[in-house]
Amino acid sequence: MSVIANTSGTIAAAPAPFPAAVALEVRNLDFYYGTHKALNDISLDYLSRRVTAMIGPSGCGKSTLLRIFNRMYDLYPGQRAEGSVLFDGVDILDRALDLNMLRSRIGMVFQKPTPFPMSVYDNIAFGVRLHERLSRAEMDARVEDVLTRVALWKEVRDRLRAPATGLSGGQQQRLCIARTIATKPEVVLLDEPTSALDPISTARIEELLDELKRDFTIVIVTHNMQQAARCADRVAFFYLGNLIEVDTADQIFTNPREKQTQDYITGRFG
Ligand SMILES: Nc1ncnc2c1ncn2[C@@H]1O[C@H](COP(=O)(O)OP(=O)(O)OP(=O)(O)O)[C@@H](O)[C@H]1O
Repeated sequence: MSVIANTSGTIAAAPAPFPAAVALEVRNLDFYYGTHKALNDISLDYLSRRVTAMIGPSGCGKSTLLRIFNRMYDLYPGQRAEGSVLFDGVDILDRALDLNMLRSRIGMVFQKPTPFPMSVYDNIAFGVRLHERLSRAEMDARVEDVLTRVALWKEVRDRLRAPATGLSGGQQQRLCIARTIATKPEVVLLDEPTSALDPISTARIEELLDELKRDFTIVIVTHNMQQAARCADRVAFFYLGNLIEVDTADQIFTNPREKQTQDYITGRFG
């Protein structure tokens, strides 16, 4: 289930399980911003080492759900979740949960690239140091490994000590993905990760998702239906805080069961 670390501390591909195990099990989940109920009785399984896309019109609750998975809402008083989200047999809504540990196992990439104001190297090493004690050589290997995996190594190997903020937007976003996978999470959450990027950078991130799902469970929120169709194994359609249907990408985009899904994917609303 977890990513396998080999002796040099790099991340190695492990065979994908078949049939897919469930990485996150959402059951009867409600979410409130104060008195406003933003999610209604959501129950949904996210399959291990698959890409699940969450789609739906603005305000339907996609980002709210994504942020529950690493307890972002804990930062804001008045926001609360009810129900359960099982991850490795543990309910991540449990108040006693170690949030640092949770966030190292369920990593998040945001809409706008958010590199730390430090060097390219330290952007990756910073999070790793919080969780592991690696020798200098092991850390160098980890940095090279994750930068290679996001297809950034060749572009930045001569500027590892330069500020990450000097990279292009697309490079910064790939660095943020590298930073997220460097702590070897099991799940990677991406909230509209390409909406601020040009088409070439977008295509590179989409290719990357296909590569990363060999080792990680991916959950992506996107407004771009072509992107969902290209990248996702499964697609969940949300409307007004409700999960309308979830199925294979093929089924959702060619033969959805629900009329609301049909209306949305054919552009009749949203
Ligand atoms: N901080 C907040 N305080 C109060 N209500 C909020 C807050 N954030 C979101 N909401 C409300 O919760 C509902 C779901 O919002 P959410 O951002 O999850 O939707 P979304 O599907 O991700 O939308 P978008 O595609 O526009 O990002 C909306 O009605 C929104 O107005």
